[in-house]
Amino acid sequence: MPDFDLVVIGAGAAGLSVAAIGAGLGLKVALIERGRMGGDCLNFGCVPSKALLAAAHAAASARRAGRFGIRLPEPEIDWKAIRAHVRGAIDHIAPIDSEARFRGMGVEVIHASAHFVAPDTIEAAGRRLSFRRCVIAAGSQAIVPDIPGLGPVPWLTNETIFELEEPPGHLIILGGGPIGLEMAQAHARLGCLVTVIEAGRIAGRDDAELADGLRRSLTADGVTLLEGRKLTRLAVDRAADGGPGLIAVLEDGQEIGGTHLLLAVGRAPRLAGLDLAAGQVASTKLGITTDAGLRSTTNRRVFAAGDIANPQGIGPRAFTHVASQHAGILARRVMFRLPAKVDYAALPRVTYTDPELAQVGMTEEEARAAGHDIRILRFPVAETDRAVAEGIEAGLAKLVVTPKGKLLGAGILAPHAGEMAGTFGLMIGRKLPLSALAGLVLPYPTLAEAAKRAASDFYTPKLLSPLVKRVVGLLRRLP
Ligand SMILES: Cc1cc2nc3c(=O)[nH]c(=O)nc-3n(C[C@H](O)[C@H](O)[C@H](O)COP(=O)(O)OP(=O)(O)OC[C@H]3O[C@@H](n4cnc5c(N)ncnc54)[C@H](O)[C@@H]3O)c2cc1C
Ligand SMILES: NC(=O)c1ccc[n+]([C@@H]2O[C@H](COP(=O)([O-])OP(=O)(O)OC[C@H]3O[C@@H](n4cnc5c(N)ncnc54)[C@H](O)[C@@H]3O)[C@@H](O)[C@H]2O)c1
Repeated sequence: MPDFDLVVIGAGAAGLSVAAIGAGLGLKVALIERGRMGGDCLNFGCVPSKALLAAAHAAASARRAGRFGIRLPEPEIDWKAIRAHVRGAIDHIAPIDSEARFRGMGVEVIHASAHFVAPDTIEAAGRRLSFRRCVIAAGSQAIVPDIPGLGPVPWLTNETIFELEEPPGHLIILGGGPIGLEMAQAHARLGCLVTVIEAGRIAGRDDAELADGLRRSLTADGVTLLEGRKLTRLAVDRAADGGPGLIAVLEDGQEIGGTHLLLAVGRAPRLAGLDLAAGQVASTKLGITTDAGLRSTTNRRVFAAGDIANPQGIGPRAFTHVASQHAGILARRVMFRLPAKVDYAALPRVTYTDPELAQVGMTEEEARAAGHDIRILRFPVAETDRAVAEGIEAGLAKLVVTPKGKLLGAGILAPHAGEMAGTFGLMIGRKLPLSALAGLVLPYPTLAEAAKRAASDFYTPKLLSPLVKRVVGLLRRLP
């Protein structure tokens, strides 16, 4: 008999969910974590970033209050108190992910680095653990690019930026994806100078029109966005106050002096140290190669979940809600031995800036590239009554539909847009017709009405057609 029914490597969003489901179903489970319980999302990702953004948005609200007739002085930024708020958010959630809670569920939690020693055996803390099934949920880490001068220049990643004792004077951020943009706005609103150097365009995976609106908002916050620009070299320098600093030299020779550098150029799977060869587990630089049901293509006992999983032909996705989705798939496959596959057609993604950028399904660019015949429906968020009441001037709801009204993708740039993404996910996931959104009775006044108004536009020309007018004319004559 193997020592464990299930060995899980990594106690982040994916590993914790898999271990909890396994233990709940009565399996003998070992959970191995070498760092902090809760992984990136709790300790270095979603939670601290959203907590920092909340503080930043509060500062921005105070600055904007004048438009409502409430005049406040420029907010005083108490960095120590902000750090305590961020820490407090982590500490509040930590018990849910804690060793004590998992031990209480019957999971054996082992604090050590795990590696394979055989296709059915893991070694951790000097123990050899044989298993029936193993789930690798070791996550991902910030990519450290090969840039001349990076060695001597101190740099930050998501694992260190939330630990700064003092606010950065001038934060240079390499990469304008979700991490770069969220951190750019958070720090700019908290009084730091911020420059983002992005090789392509910001929010490159999101709809270009929605990214345009976000660009305007970030620029209004004082963020300098350098897009389509390449960083060629870094050098150590003194900051204006004599403290440590750096110079970033761009391809065109422009030099930018800063105090801190944040690397946000993407994620790499944490494969090092797992000794996957000993486990006969295939991988590439994108992660553990699995089938669409997250099973290793080379070792039937092994599965992958979360950021480290690279389902063949589909690719990895680094979101906490994907980690939860993976856990559900593994519950079906590993525990109930039922078929289940990843499907990202209705996967929501949200960048939690203000306004938030939420996207589900295909962007216009992706739909065109896939050869779909599409219609684009738009409605400006500022034209909803709620936006008028709240002084919201930016934002756009944008739907990508087929000529027959099938929703292929939806995006919205608006405050709290993430709260609307679920509706789009339901529409696309359940293949609901666009009429379901157009006919939805929404509470008034809400910003979500922008998406409904965009959907309604699809039907307006049909409603006003000569045929409909004739039918109404005939019906008028009826008693
Ligand atoms: C700044 C930032 C903000 C983010 N914001 C959001 C957001 O708002 N919404 C969202 O959906 N997603 C967000 N994400 C992404 C999200 O954090 C990840 O997708 C999620 O944490 C992945 O979970 P995971 O379980 O796959 O990996 P992780 O959380 O990284 O957990 C893996 C764990 O495995 C451990 N481990 C690794 N190797 C070994 C080993 N050999 N032995 C033992 N233990 C090992 C690690 O220590 C780690 O704790 C954000 C990420 C970052 C960096
Ligand atoms: N709100 C959220 O859900 C959230 C927040 C943060 C992170 N995440 C997850 O974490 C992942 C990683 O985030 P990320 O922002 O680090 O990566 P990313 O891959 O999404 O974006 C990285 C950006 O860096 C740019 N880039 C790459 N190399 C560069 C270079 N040398 N110079 C300048 N620019 C360069 C790319 O063009 C890209 O725009 C996200 O894709 C997402 O899955 C999610």
